[in-house]
Amino acid sequence: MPNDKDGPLPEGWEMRKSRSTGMAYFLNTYTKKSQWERPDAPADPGEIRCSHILVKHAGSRRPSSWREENITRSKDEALEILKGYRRQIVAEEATFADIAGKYSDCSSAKRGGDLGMFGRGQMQKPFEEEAYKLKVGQLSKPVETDSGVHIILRTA
Ligand SMILES: O=C(O)CN(Cc1ccccc1)C(=O)c1nc(-c2ccccc2)[nH]c1C(=O)O
Repeated sequence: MPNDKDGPLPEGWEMRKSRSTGMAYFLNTYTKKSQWERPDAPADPGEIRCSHILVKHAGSRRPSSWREENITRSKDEALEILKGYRRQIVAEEATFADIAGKYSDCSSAKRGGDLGMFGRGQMQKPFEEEAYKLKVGQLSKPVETDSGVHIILRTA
């Protein structure tokens, strides 16, 4: 987003007024560097943090998990189950972490689905693409990878 004069400043930047000239300048509160030009919005955040709920199915690369030794549900069934979880979370009938902790077929279930911080090139491509589209706090639509079907919550 080239110098969008009205758009929000990128994370960590503040607009200040020069005491001597009254002119606006921009301060990067992380690096403490200041500049006259409005900073461009970053094309892409470096690392992000997400939690996810994975529902595996018979076509998953490893159709087994801490919950179920031999997973035989179909992909369609897995999608329906996952959409049910998504509805419960959106309706605030349960928290993402509770559902993940009880039902996710990923080992991250033990951490409420938290995957920690990751950068591009670390996760399966469909997962990464969907995760990097999310704003912090946003919940993805169902995403299919070789591991199964997921919903992703971006947390940082
Ligand atoms: O795909 C496979 O051949 C086996 N995997 C990969 C895996 C297995 C254990 C730990 C992490 C990843 C999984 O099926 C898997 N993928 C994930 C996964 C996929 C996308 C994002 C985050 C985790 N979790 C699991 C898991 O069992 O716990």
